[in-house]
Amino acid sequence: MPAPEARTDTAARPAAEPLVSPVGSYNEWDPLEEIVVGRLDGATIPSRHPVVACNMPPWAARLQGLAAGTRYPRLLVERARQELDRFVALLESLGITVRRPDAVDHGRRFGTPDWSSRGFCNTCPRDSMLVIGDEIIETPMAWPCRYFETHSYRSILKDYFRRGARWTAAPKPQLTDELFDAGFRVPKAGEPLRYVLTEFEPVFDAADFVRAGRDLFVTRSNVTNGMGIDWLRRHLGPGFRIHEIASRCRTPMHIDTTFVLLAPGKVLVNPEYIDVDHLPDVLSSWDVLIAPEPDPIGERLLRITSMCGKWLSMNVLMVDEKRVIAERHHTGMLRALESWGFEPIPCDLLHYAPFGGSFHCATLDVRRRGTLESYFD
Ligand SMILES: NC(=[NH2+])NCCC[C@H](N)C(=O)O
Repeated sequence: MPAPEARTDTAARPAAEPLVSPVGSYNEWDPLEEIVVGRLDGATIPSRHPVVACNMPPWAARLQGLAAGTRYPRLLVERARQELDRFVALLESLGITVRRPDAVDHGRRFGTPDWSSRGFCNTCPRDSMLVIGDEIIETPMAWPCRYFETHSYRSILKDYFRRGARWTAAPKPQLTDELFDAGFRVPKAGEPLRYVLTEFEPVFDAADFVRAGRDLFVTRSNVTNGMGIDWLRRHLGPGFRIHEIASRCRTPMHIDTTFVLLAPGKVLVNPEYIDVDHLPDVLSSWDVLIAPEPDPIGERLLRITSMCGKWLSMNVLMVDEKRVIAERHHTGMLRALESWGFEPIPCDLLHYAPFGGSFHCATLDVRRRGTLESYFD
């Protein structure tokens, strides 16, 4: 094959305009300008795997395994879609630019030299991508069925990169058996917490982290191990601090129903999972707001199909330091937010729970108007 001809045209490439990254978000509360919202198309029940099964009751794990590879029931998808469409319309009515991933056939089997899987969905961009300033980091997810989930966002990621964003992928994990504790079982009440993950390789979901400028907070979980936290800490470097938050949840996955940053100096905590007397010292000057008991979910089908616990009432999305999109059903949370000086914007997304979460889960805030600050003494 002859060597490609060297470019001989003498036309100097025009001086490139300085790129201004369309991605810029350092915290959970600056005024929101652009956001990615997941989608429900093709949602497929994941293949059986211990890292998936450990988040649900044994009977549900057995059913999930039997149904692996089949589409989510249309009834569940359509009710969630109606709410999701109204949520997107609300965001756009607030002047926020909304981007959506490509539709994907989640029923296709895929794999690596070590395993194969089917399923899931791209409903929760919060889980697979972490935005730190102008950088989007694809995170090394521990669920095999989520291994290529960010591919449905590549049109968006390439657009952001072309326009000046920094785009990084953490080391793709192998997800071989060595990463998972074969003897794992969910700890019973009163037993010491343990995790399904070993320290074989770094894995973490983006949703186990929340950002407060130069300080991030993380929970160890069944999708985030210590090596994953260390990888991010080293990647971000000395300009950032990552503080671990101890959660008492016996099936921990994702921090955004446990410890939710609302505004500078104000954090919402889950009284069931968090021991408020043992928070990191750095929070000593912050107001620690105790989440009220969620309003009961009457729909039995929703209760049994939810992938999440009852605390999705905390899974709110800050529009700015005051306005917050929160679940209309959870009136106790709406009243509490008002009492704390916030302006809740009620919206419906209750039926998104079977697909992984609520407002914070379903979104990735890629641009907020603000700069890198430190909010702690
Ligand atoms: N970013 C997310 N998908 N968060 C969902 C949090 C679900 C959490 N494990 C719960 O059971 O409440």
